[in-house]
Amino acid sequence: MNPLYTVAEIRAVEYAAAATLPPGALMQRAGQAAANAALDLLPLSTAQARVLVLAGPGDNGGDALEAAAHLSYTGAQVTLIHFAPAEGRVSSDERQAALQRAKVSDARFREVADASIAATEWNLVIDGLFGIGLKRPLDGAVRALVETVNQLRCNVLALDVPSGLDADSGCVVGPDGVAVHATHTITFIGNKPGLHTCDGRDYAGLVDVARLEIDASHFAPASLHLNDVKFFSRHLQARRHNSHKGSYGNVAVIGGARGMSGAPILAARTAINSGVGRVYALFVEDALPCDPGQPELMCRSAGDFELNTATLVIGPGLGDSSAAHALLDQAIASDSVLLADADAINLLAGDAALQTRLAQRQAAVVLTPHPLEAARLLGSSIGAVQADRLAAARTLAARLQAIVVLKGSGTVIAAPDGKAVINTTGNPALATAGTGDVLAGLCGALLAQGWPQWEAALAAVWLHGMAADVLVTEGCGPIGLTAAELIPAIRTALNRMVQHHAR
Ligand SMILES: NC(=O)C1=CN([C@@H]2O[C@H](COP(=O)(O)OP(=O)(O)OC[C@H]3O[C@@H](n4cnc5c(N)ncnc54)[C@H](O)[C@@H]3O)[C@@H](O)[C@H]2O)[C@@H](O)CC1
Ligand SMILES: Nc1ncnc2c1ncn2[C@@H]1O[C@H](COP(=O)(O)OP(=O)(O)O)[C@@H](O)[C@H]1O
Ligand SMILES: [K+]
Repeated sequence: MNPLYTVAEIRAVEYAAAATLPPGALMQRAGQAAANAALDLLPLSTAQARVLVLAGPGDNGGDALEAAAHLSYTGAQVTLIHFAPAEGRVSSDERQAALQRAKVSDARFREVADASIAATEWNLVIDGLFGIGLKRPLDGAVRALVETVNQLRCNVLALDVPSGLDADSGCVVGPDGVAVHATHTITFIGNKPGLHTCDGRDYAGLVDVARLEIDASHFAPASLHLNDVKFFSRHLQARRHNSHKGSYGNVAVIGGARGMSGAPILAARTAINSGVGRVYALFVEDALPCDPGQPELMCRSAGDFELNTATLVIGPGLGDSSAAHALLDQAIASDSVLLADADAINLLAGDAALQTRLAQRQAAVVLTPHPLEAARLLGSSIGAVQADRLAAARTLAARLQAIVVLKGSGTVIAAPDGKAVINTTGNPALATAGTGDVLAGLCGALLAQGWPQWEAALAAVWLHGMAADVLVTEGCGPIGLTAAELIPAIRTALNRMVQHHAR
């Protein structure tokens, strides 16, 4: 189910598979798959189509040369910009064979410095500059070429990985780096995490995988996957007629320092709209008497609440007062399932003893940090977290013995045993205040209804992103979507999923 592989894992598969195949077979298959993907993006009358193929100095360039030869045989007008290996470096045999094939085809080789690239109406650009062998930021003529290509308005098909993007982390390589902005990526052998998180979604576009007919026996079991409804669908339950509010759990959202009462309200509203039997909004100071927009919520002062009677969602707007710290301490000491978000994570970051007690809890724990909160917990920086989101999420999950949801584009969900998932739903409409509170309320709601913590986290991020995707298709975003608008969309998405999947 949608496995993802690191560069090291892909290299191992390639090595093992190549040993069982004729020389050059994998590059030829990659080139053919690339040409097929290109044809899907070209007008039906291929003979009219102008295709610009960029072939780099390594084997990614070899794939591009193979693709260029195939495309020129279909009648497309192929222009090739070819970078030979740097001095002192030799081409692989299969790359040399691919170069020969391109040379005897009708593809036209052209010098890089040709300023007319920008002036030509291309139907498609194929990016075969660098793949998983990228070692340093793009510079010189290659950088200038990529900047030119990024100004074009046509489709751009990246081979394996958009050049300039790190296939493991999804970061553009280099502090001031550039990468190809592809509309489509055909990636070889297996899917790669960097195409789906951090900068990956912006640069890779639509991702398709060409396995190159490699036998399944060469692939080790993956510890990383793309999120998939199949991972959690068996927990979607149809409601029994003979049930009552006590059948669907209690959620208590703890937060709401002065001036921040909206955050727990958003989380609590999400919880009640996601099926929880009873929802409490608990305030660390100045409890609202009620929420007129959602009078079903029970608004109370947090100090008066018996914490063992509900699934706890602690953190939205909690603040950093000593009262907030004491509440977090009591929540960790309770027997309740616990979701820690926002200020609860910030308070944890400043208290190593509390972290130790959190890790020793018997009841389930889910943490939902955004990158800055994760950085505080790790004692690092946002840059360091984003440079390796998977490592950050896995490190925190292992250290805190909790499910960690590292939010952002391509949210990473990690478990203490190292398994991890990258979410595929969601979009930048979510980049607005309060959407994290909604996610916390949704995940808390699933936990309160008896979902195990791993599946609750996977389902919550999936539904939260799906709701945003639906709203964007309806024109309610990405600009100007508000967090509260997500709540009814989540309710609809959850009910549809139950109708579709539950027995
Ligand atoms: N060998 C094979 O049989 C197969 C190769 N494949 C392709 O081969 C690619 C990997 O090939 P390579 O290992 O040759 O790696 P790449 O083609 O990604 O690039 C490596 C080359 O570029 C140089 N280089 C790296 N970063 C640079 C930079 N910023 N500026 C200038 N030069 C730079 C390296 O020194 C090396 O010469 C995959 O991504 C995939 O596209 C796949 O098609 C699978 C089959
Ligand atoms: N560009 C984006 N693409 C996809 N999801 C995003 C994007 N920006 C934010 N999100 C999601 O929106 C939510 C924001 O949470 P958070 O940063 O805690 O916001 P807040 O604290 O204001 O509620 C997270 O679920 C995050 O993954
Ligand atoms: K590439």
